[in-house]
Amino acid sequence: MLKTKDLGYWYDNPKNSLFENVNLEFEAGQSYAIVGQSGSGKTTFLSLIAGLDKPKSGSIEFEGKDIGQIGLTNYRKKDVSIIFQSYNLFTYMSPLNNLLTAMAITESSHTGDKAFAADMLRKLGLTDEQMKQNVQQLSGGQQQRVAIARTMVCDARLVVADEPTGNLDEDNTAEVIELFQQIAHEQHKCVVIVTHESTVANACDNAYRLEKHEFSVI
Ligand SMILES: Nc1ncnc2c1ncn2[C@@H]1O[C@H](COP(=O)(O)OP(=O)(O)OP(=O)(O)O)[C@@H](O)[C@H]1O
Repeated sequence: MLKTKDLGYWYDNPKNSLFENVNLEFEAGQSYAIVGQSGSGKTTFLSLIAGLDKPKSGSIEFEGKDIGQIGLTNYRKKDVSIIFQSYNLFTYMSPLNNLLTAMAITESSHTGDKAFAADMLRKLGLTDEQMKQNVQQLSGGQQQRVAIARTMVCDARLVVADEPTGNLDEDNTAEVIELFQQIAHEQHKCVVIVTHESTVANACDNAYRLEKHEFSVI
């Protein structure tokens, strides 16, 4: 589904590249963890495959097409869902309206289908009352489940997550990992997760380590 071709990136000086000549493949129906020391460039890599920034060298192909050709704005809207450690929900809205808004913005095939959105939130453990409250009244684990539900009601087939369990306790982490596995295996999407946590990396179908400017399979 997604391929990096001789991908390279640096911030200020080409001599200080974070990584170069990276050739990795990510398939639909699979989950991938990316681990590595702090500052090694994991988030940078994720932002490149999410179309938030442009490669300094090489390219990224999504379903056989250079994402630059798809157009990064179009790619981010249609093909990618992003989940952050800090949830990034519309804080002035209810969970239900967060989902309905995301569906409308991304022109999801389920746009306007309130019952579908409510059903997804119910499946992820929210009560009918909670889904209509302001999201800020929910716990961290519940807010992250809303962010994940948002991904599940949108059509984007690449799901990227940056430290999605960073603010969660053990139980919520286990539940969130299980949801990512469902997204990969049941929705047949490709899930790429940057994580510090070995439990998350071990639970994913595949894991890469970014170390000394290179990716290796672990
Ligand atoms: N906008 C920026 N401008 C300049 N340097 C940056 C910028 N963003 C990140 N960096 C630097 O690039 C390197 C890689 O950062 P990145 O956030 O990708 O690493 P990371 O592996 O995700 O780290 P962490 O695990 O701590 O989140 C770091 O040394 C960081 O200071």
